[in-house]
Amino acid sequence: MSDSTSDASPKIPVTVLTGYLGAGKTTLLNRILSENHGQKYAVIVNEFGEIGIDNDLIVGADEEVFEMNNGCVCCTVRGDLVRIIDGLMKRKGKFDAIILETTGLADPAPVAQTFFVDEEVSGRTALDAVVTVADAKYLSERLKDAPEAKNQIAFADVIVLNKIDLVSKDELAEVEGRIRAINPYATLHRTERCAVKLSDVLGRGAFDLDRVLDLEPAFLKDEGHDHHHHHDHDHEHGPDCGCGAHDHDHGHDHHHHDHDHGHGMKHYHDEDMQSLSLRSDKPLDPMKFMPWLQELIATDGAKILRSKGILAFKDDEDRYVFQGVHMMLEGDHQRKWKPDEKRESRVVFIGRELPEERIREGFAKTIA
Ligand SMILES: Nc1nc2c(ncn2[C@@H]2O[C@H](COP(=O)(O)OP(=O)(O)OP(=O)(O)O)[C@@H](O)[C@H]2O)c(=O)[nH]1
Repeated sequence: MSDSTSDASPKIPVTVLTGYLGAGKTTLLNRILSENHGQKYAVIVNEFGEIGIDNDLIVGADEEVFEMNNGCVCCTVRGDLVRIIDGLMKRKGKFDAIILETTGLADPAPVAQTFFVDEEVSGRTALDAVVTVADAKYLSERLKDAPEAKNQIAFADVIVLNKIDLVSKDELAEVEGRIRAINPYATLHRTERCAVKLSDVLGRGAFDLDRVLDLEPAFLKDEGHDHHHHHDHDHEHGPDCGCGAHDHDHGHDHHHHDHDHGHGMKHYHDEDMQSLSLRSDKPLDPMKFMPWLQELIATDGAKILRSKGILAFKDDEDRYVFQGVHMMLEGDHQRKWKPDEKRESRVVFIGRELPEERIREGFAKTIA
């Protein structure tokens, strides 16, 4: 692209916001955007599951939010990311920085890599920092069974150790020990509801290429689209890629596949992970929905890692939003439905071995 001003103008800083499912990425994003920062951010949200919900839960009315729901950014949709960023660059001057929220299942390495190996992107943007939100209550568990969680910690420049209200002092020390064993370098902030100063996470200039090259010598080689996979279905086709970042109705194999970038660290994707999206344009009955959800989470919470939804209840002028992480559930009225807004309920469950039929049937019964 020929843009005579691009060489002279400063590169736009990019913050990659990562962290496992339900750790608090959207909470942090909302905190950043609602502060009186005087900056204009472009926000790119990559979600796991075909129905975009996070996009709708981001507060800042001023910010432009770009959704990428077609797969996981670390794997199949790097092309989308490059296109979105190219598009943004054509409107340079309209914003000061880019914030990219990845799915909870993304490996941050290939995402970060995009900002170095793609010429168009690397000429115009500079990776400012990889900020990883860690769940003080569940991270220790996830480090045992989710390789993505470990890579997110390993690649972090800044770690926001969140939900400290849910753990004891000893548990906090334990999880911090585990984090430090993986990554002794990152700046670490202990938070409740991601309460950090903006300057702690943005404008850090913290991305440390040398350290990353130590972790992964092949980082600067453009092998991102050339992962080899130890399974035989075709992998390079968007949502049906088999990387796990697709909706429930696609087939999936039950194993991890690894992306070997030649040397160094392997990248894993959890292929057992499924997402199930439900919607209804008929209003729901809160007296049926909430007990059903509570019961489902109580019985299947170990399999359901994450649930969230925007609900339209009968005779209710407000949108109701609920969020679940394993068995912890929160919900509240969020705001009034706007006159031109479609009153539709959207619910997403993310987990392993989801009892799909039972969830679908249960949900259908909560329609008023
Ligand atoms: N108790 C407690 N809950 C929190 C804290 N921070 C966030 N939460 C809740 O945890 C849930 C998940 O938070 P999100 O910010 O949506 O997490 P996320 O990382 O964006 O989740 P995904 O989009 O699924 O990856 C929500 O119900 C939040 O209100 C905290 O410090 N303490």
